[in-house]
Amino acid sequence: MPIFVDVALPAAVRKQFTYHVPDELDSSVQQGQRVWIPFRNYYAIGVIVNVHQQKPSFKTKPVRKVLDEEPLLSEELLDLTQWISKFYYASWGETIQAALPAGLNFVSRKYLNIADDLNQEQLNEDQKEIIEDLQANKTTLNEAKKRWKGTGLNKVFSKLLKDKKIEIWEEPDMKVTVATEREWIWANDKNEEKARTFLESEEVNEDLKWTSALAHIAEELPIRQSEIPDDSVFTSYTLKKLQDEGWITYREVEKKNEMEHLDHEPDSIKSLNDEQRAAFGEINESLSDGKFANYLLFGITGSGKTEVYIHALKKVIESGKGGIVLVPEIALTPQTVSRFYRIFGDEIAVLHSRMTNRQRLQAWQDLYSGKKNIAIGPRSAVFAPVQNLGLIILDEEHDSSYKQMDPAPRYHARETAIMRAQMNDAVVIMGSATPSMQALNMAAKKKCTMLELNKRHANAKLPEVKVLDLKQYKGAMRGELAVPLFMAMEEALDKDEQIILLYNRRGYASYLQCEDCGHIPESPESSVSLTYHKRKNLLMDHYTGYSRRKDTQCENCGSSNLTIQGSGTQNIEEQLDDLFPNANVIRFDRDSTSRKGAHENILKQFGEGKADILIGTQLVAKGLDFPNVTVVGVVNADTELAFPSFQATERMYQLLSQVSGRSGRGEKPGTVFLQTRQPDNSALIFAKKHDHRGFARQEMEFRKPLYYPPFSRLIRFELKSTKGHEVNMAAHALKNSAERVVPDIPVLGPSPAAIPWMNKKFIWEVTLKIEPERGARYIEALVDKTMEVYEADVKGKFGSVRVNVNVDAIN
Ligand SMILES: Nc1ncnc2c1ncn2[C@@H]1O[C@H](COP(=O)(O)OP(=O)(O)OP(=O)(O)O)[C@@H](O)[C@H]1O
Ligand SMILES: [Zn+2]
Repeated sequence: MPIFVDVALPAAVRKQFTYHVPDELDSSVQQGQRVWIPFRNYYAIGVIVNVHQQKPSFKTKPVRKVLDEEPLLSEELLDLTQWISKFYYASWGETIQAALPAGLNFVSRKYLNIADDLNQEQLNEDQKEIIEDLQANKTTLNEAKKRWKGTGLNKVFSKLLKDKKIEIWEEPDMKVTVATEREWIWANDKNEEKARTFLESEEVNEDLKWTSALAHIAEELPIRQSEIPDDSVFTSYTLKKLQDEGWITYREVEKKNEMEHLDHEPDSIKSLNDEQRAAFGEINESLSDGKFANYLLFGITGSGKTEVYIHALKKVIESGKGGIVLVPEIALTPQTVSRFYRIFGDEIAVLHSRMTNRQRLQAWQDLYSGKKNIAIGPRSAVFAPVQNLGLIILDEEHDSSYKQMDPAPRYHARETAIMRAQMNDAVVIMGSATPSMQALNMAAKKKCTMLELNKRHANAKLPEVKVLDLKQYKGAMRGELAVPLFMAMEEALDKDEQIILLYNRRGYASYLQCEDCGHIPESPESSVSLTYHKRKNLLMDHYTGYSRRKDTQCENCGSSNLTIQGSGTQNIEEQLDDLFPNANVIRFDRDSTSRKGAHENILKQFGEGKADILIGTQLVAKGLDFPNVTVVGVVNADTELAFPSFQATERMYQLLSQVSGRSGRGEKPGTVFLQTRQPDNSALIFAKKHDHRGFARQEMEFRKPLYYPPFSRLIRFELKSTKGHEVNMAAHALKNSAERVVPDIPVLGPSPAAIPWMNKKFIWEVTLKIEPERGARYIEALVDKTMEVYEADVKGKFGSVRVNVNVDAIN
């Protein structure tokens, strides 16, 4: 019986390709293994997603080689990635690629091979020269192209390729590098004894720096660079000198795992307080049942959600299962990791983007082999190959980093986690102090069980929140700080307490705001803030495409005192140096944290009290636990509100509550100052009262009649092109096609995107609002049909336009 395999390729094509398995290959091919297959005019790497015996109607080509002994993806992960490829409309291969660590990916290099059936006798001189060269040296396609470019052999080479006398051969390129450091060791013939003898001999001058370094280092060798103490004895000078004098030398060794220096004290697990125990009790029952369950752990900031996660994980590990802890990427600091590490030690594999490919591959293998049972990581850790999965924790469930924007698959880790847990009879805990409307809606519909933690541990109080109306402080500002915030900061500094300042800016979206009443113009069509487009001097709604000339008078109060806000950088750091000359200020944002390890360092310094003021963007709002922080200030709360998204108010509320939650976590009470020109905005009013329920109720009432999520699901078609007029026409055509495919569904747009021009491409959008209950099969069919009709409509006219599909689009 011939065996066939369906293979998924990591390309945007949403179909699989069928090959037969030739007899000479091991017939025990399995789903989830990678294979080399002939594809177009070369060989490609793909993953077997199905093994069967149904002969297709076309003539199949043979699999050339099976690359893995064991499947890389379990059946469970194959099912999950297939579901994602339908629900989020991506190719299965792309999704599998996202689920595997880079080292095991489809990264490959194209090499050249001489065809088996080539008859060397019939070659002319030029052809022979090329063939012999290729036979002598293993050559990549690119190298070959370079080699013969501009020479008379270039054409001959192309012809040989075209006639398949030379084949293109793709090999996996395991781009796995090892992170190394120096380890100092004795030079060849030297050792400690010889050093002693030398140091005791008469001719040695003990006052020399390098001899005293030798005395010290003699006891330490071998010693790693990272273990060398920072002191005056060991400097780059003395080390170099010792090397020059022939005493020591070094070798490159693999860096140690970054967790090795963390404490592991399994007994330090905290006993739960009453509220925590009640919440854990329910979760524990589901864990014992071994059935799917979904919990929303709604606990105010500092209420100890992490302690509940730890107890649940412990239970899972003790019952011989494994768990995944998802955290927002930026929260993946040693502070978070060390809390889990302390209890679980080597059971934990950390996965994050700052790791090298080699480290990520190692972590992946440790989980795959069952050597470790807990994965901690951001969004993509939802694919971690944890064996016998019992629990998935989604900390800060509302965080927007759980949604992948680009490239495909544009999945959301929350929905993916729920699906994966269902497939495994596992339990999900979604934790947040400010649950998303989606999660609250699930709770309302009994699709998850809400558990509450309403008290801070040890009765620490939530901070007092003061709203500062910037309109009233026009004459009383210190730089960008209104006087009451400035004074509170001075006072805190006097008492050696610490301060966090948030200056949130969203680089691109400018908006118009009335200086007198604080009003920000909204779209009459979608209730979303209008974005200011400088080039055309327009206010624009990027959902519906509505636009108008920039207002000259405030539509709310008639004032002509309108200013453009939201762009331009604040040089607040310099201001702070002037305002508080004796304070130590550190900055924490993407610019200051792009260097590897930099952000750990910043937080460590702040935690150790080496800085008094931490300023930063959204990053400072998340998960930090510094008991000495008593003042938190938000420089301009309105920038978040003006963001052109139906979720702007929710985002603002979340941000304000999260950042407020950083204050007063210890014994000292905290205060929060929110600077705004819209003191009556509901997000502020509810944030001031720490009333998430009240906020959510109002937000739902706003969204329901407008049919925004969670009352609908948004499917967004994003059209991109370097040619502005083509993308514009294509977007109109797509809207038209969509309206014919789904006449009963609202189609928004076409409109330029919130960021209408990026990477030299114009971006337009068309958005469908579908019923929230619709599943993967419906979405796939709907988008397939829309694309099919669109392509038939435009008949290849807009060749430059690429269409991406983003399901559950959020900004
Ligand atoms: N049962 C407990 N026993 C001792 N200390 C506790 C307990 N629960 C919480 N704490 C302490 O209270 C502080 C806040 O807890 P934790 O960081 O877990 O809260 P959280 O709900 O995760 O906070 P956030 O949402 O603000 O990040 C921590 O320092 C934690 O160690
Ligand atoms: Zn006004």
